[in-house]
Amino acid sequence: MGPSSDTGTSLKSVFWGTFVHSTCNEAVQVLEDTAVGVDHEGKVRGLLCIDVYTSFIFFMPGMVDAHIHASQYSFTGTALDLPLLEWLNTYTFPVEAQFEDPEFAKKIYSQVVRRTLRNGTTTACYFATIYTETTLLLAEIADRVGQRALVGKVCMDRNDGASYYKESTEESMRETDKFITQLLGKGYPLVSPIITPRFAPSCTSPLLEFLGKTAKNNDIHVQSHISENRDEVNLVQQLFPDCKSYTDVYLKHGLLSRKTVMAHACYLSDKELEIFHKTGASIAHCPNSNISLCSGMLDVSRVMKHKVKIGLGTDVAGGYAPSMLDAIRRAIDTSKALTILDPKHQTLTFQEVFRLATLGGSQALSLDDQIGNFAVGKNFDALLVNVSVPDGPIDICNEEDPKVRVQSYIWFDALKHLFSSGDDRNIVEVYVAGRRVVPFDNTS
Ligand SMILES: O=c1[nH]c(=O)c2nc[nH]c2[nH]1
Ligand SMILES: [Zn+2]
Repeated sequence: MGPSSDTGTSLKSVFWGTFVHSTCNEAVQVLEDTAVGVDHEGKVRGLLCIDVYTSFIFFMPGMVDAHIHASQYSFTGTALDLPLLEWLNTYTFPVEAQFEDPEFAKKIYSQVVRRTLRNGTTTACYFATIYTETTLLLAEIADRVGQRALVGKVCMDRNDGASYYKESTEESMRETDKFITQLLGKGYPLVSPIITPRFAPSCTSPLLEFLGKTAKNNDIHVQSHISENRDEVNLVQQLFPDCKSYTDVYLKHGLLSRKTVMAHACYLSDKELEIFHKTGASIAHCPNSNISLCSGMLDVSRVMKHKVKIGLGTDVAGGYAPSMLDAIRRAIDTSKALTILDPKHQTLTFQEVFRLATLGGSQALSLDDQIGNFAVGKNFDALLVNVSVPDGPIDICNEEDPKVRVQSYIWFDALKHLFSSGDDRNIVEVYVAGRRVVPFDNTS
C-alpha cells in the first residue's frame, strides 16, 4: 500500500508516526514518517509521508481475538489440570451456570471487556453462555466500552455431564431467535450476533440443522469448536455415525460458510481442510489452550498450504492469558515444538504470526473489508505501541548503535521485542473506529 489521499473528505484526526501492518503481499510492511487521516466515521481516508523521527513508538492494527469465552474469565489460569471433556464438567459448566445472575454477569463481562481492550484486542469473537438476557448484557458492555465484537449465545440441548446446564431443543431455538432479533434491534455499530452451537457433542441434529438455517437466512456468523482433542473426536464419531468426519457434521447441518469460524482444528484430515477451503470457513488457532489442556498442536503451515483462513484466539479460560500478545508467543512456541519433533517442519516467522493476529484474524471473521490493516476505507482500529515505555518490561540495550537505526530494521526489532516480552504497559493507546478507548474514559 503506498501513500494516498482522499482530499474530498474532511478529517477528524490525523495520526503521525510509524505504522506497521500486514498486507496480502507483505507480512510486515513498515510505513515510516507517515500521517494517517481518519474521518468522522473512524475510517482511514489517506496516508501521507512526512518527515518525523519517533524512537521505538509505532502504530499497529488492533489485534483480533478470534475465539474467547467471556463467561470463563473468572477462573482464568486456575483450572488447567484436566483434559477437555473432564475440564468442561468439573470447572466450566458450574461457572457458566452462574451467568443466569445479571449482577455476576455484569461484573465479569465488564472485567473481561476492559482487560482484553487494554491488552490490545480491538475485536473479540465471544462465547457467552446459554442465557439470553446476560448475553445481551455482554453485547451492551462491549458497545459501551468501545470494543468491536461478535457475541454468541451458547446453544446446547445435550449435556449428559451436567444436566443443570442445558436447554431443551425448542428453548434453544426460541432463545436463539430472540437473541438475534433483540441484538440486531439495538443497532450497535460495533457489535453483532454470532450463532454459537457449543460443539457437536452438546447439540442434537435438529438443533444443528435449525442453527444452520438461521445463519443462512439471516446471513450471520457462526462459531463453534472442532477437533480439539482425541477423545472429543471419538465421541463425535459415536454420536454422529452417519457423518464421515467431524467437519462433515457441521457441513451436513449447513453450518460451514465464509462467515464460520471454528476453534482448534488440531486433528483435521486433508479432506476436512479441503472442505474448509471450499466453504470459506476459517480456523481460530488457540495455542495456549491447546497446550494448557494437553489437547494437541495445530500445524498452522499445513492449514495455510490448504489456503484456509486462519486467525488467533486466546480461548480464555482453556487458555490462561486474556492477551493476544500471549497468543502470538504461544503460536511461535507451538510452531517451534513442531519443528523439534520434525526438523522439516516450516517454523512460522514472527512476520507471519503478526499477520495472524491482525489481518489474518480479520479474514477469519470475514471482517477484512472493515478492519485488519491501515488500508484506505477500513476502520482505524489501532494500537499506539511504545516498546521502550518508562518503567515498562523492555530495556532497549543498543538504542545508540547506528546500525540498529537503519530503516525497517529498527521496527522489525521493535516488533520482536514486543512479541517476546511486551505487555499492556507497552500499549499506550487503543483506538476502535477512530475513537480512543484506552486509556479508559471513566464514564464507560
Ligand atoms: O476449549 C474449549 N472450551 C470450551 O468451553 C469448550 N466447549 C466445547 N469445547 C470446548 N473447548
Ligand atoms: Zn473455546
